[in-house]
Amino acid sequence: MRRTMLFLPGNTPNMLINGDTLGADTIIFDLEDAVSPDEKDAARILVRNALRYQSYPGCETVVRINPTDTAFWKEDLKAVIPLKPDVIMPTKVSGGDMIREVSACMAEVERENKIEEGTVKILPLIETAMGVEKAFDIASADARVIGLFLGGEDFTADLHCKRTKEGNEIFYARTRLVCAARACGIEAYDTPFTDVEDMEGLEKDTEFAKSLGFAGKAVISPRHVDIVNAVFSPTEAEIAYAHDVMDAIEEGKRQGKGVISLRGKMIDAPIVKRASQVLEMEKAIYGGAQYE
Ligand SMILES: CC(=O)SCCNC(=O)CCNC(=O)[C@H](O)C(C)(C)COP(=O)(O)OP(=O)(O)OC[C@H]1O[C@@H](n2cnc3c(N)ncnc32)[C@H](O)[C@@H]1OP(=O)(O)O
Ligand SMILES: O=C([O-])CC(=O)C(=O)O
Ligand SMILES: [Mg+2]
Repeated sequence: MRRTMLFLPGNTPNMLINGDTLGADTIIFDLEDAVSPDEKDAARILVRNALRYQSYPGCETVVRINPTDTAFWKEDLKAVIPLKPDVIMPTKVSGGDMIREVSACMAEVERENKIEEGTVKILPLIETAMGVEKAFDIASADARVIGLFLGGEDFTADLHCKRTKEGNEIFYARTRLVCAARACGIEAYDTPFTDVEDMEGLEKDTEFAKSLGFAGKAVISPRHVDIVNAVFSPTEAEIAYAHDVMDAIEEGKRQGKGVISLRGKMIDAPIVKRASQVLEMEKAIYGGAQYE
């Protein structure tokens, strides 16, 4: 479950220390664009120490590394892989070859540190026109890939267009990423909403991303966590309905029927599939059935 993925700039110790207390499902230690080139070495050491000396219970840890056309990315991997973050986020990913190159380097560091090969997963950040066009190639490049992540700021810079709150300019990229990810049995995660003060805009943007099939969204501020978590959690009514669907389908089975009706609406296999997704989320959030 990755409803919210909070960015923590790698060169800000106070943010790194409190990462797990801010309510996000995932925290992303950033070594890339939130860190200026002359602070890369310091950030790498800070993130390494955070992973070594802090524990982040209940939070998935991701490290965002520098692009493969820079001098930094291999140093990033050598510094953090020995501390076994859950996931590495390669940046400016433009095709499957780049993922295989990163995965091979990760395997080397894992072997050197006696970590089982494949332990650390990959969540590619897709933020170029080429990356969006190659989304399926990237999603299917390596068994480590657990999802696709959209970076709307760099993507629109690459398109030579403005990034707006309405987001028409990223609509194609959003739907393409969701479809490519789901075709490979993994999830897509949406770009952050960058206006820290605009809670109404955040909620609208998050609702829209969810309606397209995204499983979660990045946030850059702890103030955005509650709203994004709420949007990506099923409501009480949705959970209650999912339980009713399951009860109705059981009753249908007893009567030897594959399709039945509940409150005047047809219930068949895809509706049962969606209900079971809601119940899985209920279990992940509440640790079991919350409403019966
Ligand atoms: C396009 C991209 O690449 S996005 C990914 C890279 N960008 C980032 O990682 C940016 C992360 N976010 C930030 O650095 C900041 O939130 C900013 C610069 C956007 C806004 O900063 P501020 O105006 O200081 O935010 P704000 O006033 O809401 O901060 C309130 C508190 O939350 C903390 N906080 C703010 N953002 C974060 C964060 N991402 N993670 C953890 N703590 C944070 C602040 O340190 C502050 O703590 P304090 O009260 O103990 O001093
Ligand atoms: O990772 C993100 O969500 C933000 C990012 O780099 C971008 O939008 O370019
Ligand atoms: Mg970017």
